[in-house]
Amino acid sequence: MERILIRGGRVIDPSQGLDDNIDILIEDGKIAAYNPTARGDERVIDARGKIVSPGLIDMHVHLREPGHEDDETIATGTRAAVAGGFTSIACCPNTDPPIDTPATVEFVRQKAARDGHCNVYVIACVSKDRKGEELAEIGQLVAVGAVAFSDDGAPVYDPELMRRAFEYCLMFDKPVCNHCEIPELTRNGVMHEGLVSLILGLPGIPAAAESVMVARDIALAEATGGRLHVMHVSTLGSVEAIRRAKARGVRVTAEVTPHHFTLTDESLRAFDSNFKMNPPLRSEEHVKACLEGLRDGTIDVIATDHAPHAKEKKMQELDRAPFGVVGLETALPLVIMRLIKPGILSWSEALAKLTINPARILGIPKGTLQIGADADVTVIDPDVRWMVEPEQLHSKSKNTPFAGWALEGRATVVIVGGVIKYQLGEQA
Ligand SMILES: NC(=O)N[C@@H](CC(=O)O)C(=O)O
Ligand SMILES: [Zn+2]
Ligand SMILES: [Zn+2]
Repeated sequence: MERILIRGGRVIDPSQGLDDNIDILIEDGKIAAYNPTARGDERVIDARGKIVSPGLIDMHVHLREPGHEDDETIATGTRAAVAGGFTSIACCPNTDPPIDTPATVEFVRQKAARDGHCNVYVIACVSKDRKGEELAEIGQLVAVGAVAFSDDGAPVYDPELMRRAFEYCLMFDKPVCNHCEIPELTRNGVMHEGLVSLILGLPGIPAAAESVMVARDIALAEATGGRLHVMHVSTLGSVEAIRRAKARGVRVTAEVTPHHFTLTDESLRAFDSNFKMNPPLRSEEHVKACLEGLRDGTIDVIATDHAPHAKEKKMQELDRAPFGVVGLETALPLVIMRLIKPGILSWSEALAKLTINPARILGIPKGTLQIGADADVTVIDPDVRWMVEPEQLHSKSKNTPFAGWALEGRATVVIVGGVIKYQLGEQA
């Protein structure tokens, strides 16, 4: 295996409170030494003017395999991941069939080990067939490597099932990741319910549809001692409820997506289905609340909810097009432009939400550059400018709401297990 020396970069590793100019040596797939004496046979990566971070982790990705390979595959999705700077991702089980049995978990893990460009961790279903009726075999799924449980795409609707999911997952110290949505409040909705939906005459999805279930889940997590992870938080009410719950010691963590902290419901004026996702883009006050939640630590994680959908599906009328947008390849620049450069988060705070925090929630030995750790490293050029051209994205689907945007910042070198898996400007 090649020895790699990352030289001259500003190394920021929130897991160790590290922010310093350090040269890093990679040997045998591991972080081997800081500031080593070079032997001369290393492959040198010039990181001057760059940030060197633990490999980024995205704990909310839809890889679509098995069953929806027209939207994405493990190969294309993990390729998009490394192009976006991610070295580990956790994939959601709303596939066809859903990932609700040990055999399906193993299928995804084996396929990812074979065609994957990055580490893939599997989130398995809470309920059998994602039907929300009967718990999946949580223990067996943990035994084959499931890192968390979710029926994402849909909420765990039945509070009794949710309560038992907390209790079971607690035995294995796994989080229940819920897509919080009260379906009776969102029926037919295509966008956030508010002034813009009123003006456009489009059916709305009220903020309460999310916040009410967040409140329920917090109460159930508190009652059981279970671990709740709130996926794609988008409302002020959710942020406030999570903040209060954390203050009382409830075991709750949460994530926000780049599109929810960057865009508002005003985008829907274009009637473009690339702005249609669930939960929907919210109004300014909700975006501000999400930013404040990121700033004060209420929100632990930035996750993309990368949700690829093939063109022919997204090209339908707004009410028929599926919910979801791709996000792996635009997340890092949006974090840099919207959170770091305006001073909402420091580099270290932002990178924590993309590295060690998701690693701790999932209980995976990642997100650190400690000596001896797996050599998953992302080298970031914080200032490189580039334009989002959907056809250039590595993801099989091109449903980005950021088409034509001029972005700043990008991963330039991405190393997974000591192997260079992506280099900006080089073809795969
Ligand atoms: N976020 C979305 O709008 N869509 C996701 C499902 C989900 O995350 O709820 C999908 O799988 O397409
Ligand atoms: Zn969801
Ligand atoms: Zn999702």
